[in-house]
Amino acid sequence: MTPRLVIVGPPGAGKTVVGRLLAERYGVGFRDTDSDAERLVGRPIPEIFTVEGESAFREIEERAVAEALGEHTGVLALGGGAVMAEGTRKLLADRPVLFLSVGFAEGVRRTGLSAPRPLLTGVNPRATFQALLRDRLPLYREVADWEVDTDELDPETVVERAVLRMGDAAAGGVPAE
Ligand SMILES: Nc1ncnc2c1ncn2[C@@H]1O[C@H](COP(=O)(O)OP(=O)(O)O)[C@@H](O)[C@H]1O
Ligand SMILES: O=C(O)C1=C[C@@H](OP(=O)(O)O)[C@@H](O)[C@H](O)C1
Ligand SMILES: [Mg+2]
Repeated sequence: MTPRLVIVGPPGAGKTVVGRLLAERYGVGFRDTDSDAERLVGRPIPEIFTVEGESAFREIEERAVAEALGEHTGVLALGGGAVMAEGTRKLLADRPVLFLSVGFAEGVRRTGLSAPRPLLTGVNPRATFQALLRDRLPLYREVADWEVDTDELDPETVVERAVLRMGDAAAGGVPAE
């Protein structure tokens, strides 16, 4: 069992919104590891960060990702930081992975550096976001088979662009390389 498609990228890239649309397009289920982590702990993500702390969240996230990769056959969106775990990157190596990218200004606009994303509510969320984009970019690229820059595209157009770029590989006809 393995997902038809896994989506990675920074917060605000549209993994959740576009992932849901892609799942509808392919007629398969959608799953998001952020929701899985919340279910495993029994709290929303901001509370996991404040009560359990970020490192506990990362452990739970790695487990949630491994479980979802083994169980889910549809489209799977990961949390933006999931690729920081080496074990997760290894698990992604032979799976079809789409990297949705977003630049700094548009990422800030979309997330509003808001409470639902606790990582981006610190003393200087803009600097945190900037550093996060820089540090993670090579990791997203390491695991990805395809990349779509979402900066100037609405979610529906991102879907069209992704479907074109991925071709049959994610449509279920031809196994991904
Ligand atoms: N291509 C896009 N254009 C405009 N707004 C977008 C786009 N993709 C996502 N959004 C909006 O940005 C916010 C974050 O999207 P979300 O799917 O939760 O991102 P992620 O899961 O990658 O953090 C949501 O309000 C969503 O509606
Ligand atoms: O980038 C990150 O480290 C995080 C991204 C969030 O998911 P989204 O990328 O879906 O916003 C969520 O997993 C958590 O707040 C941490
Ligand atoms: Mg998301």
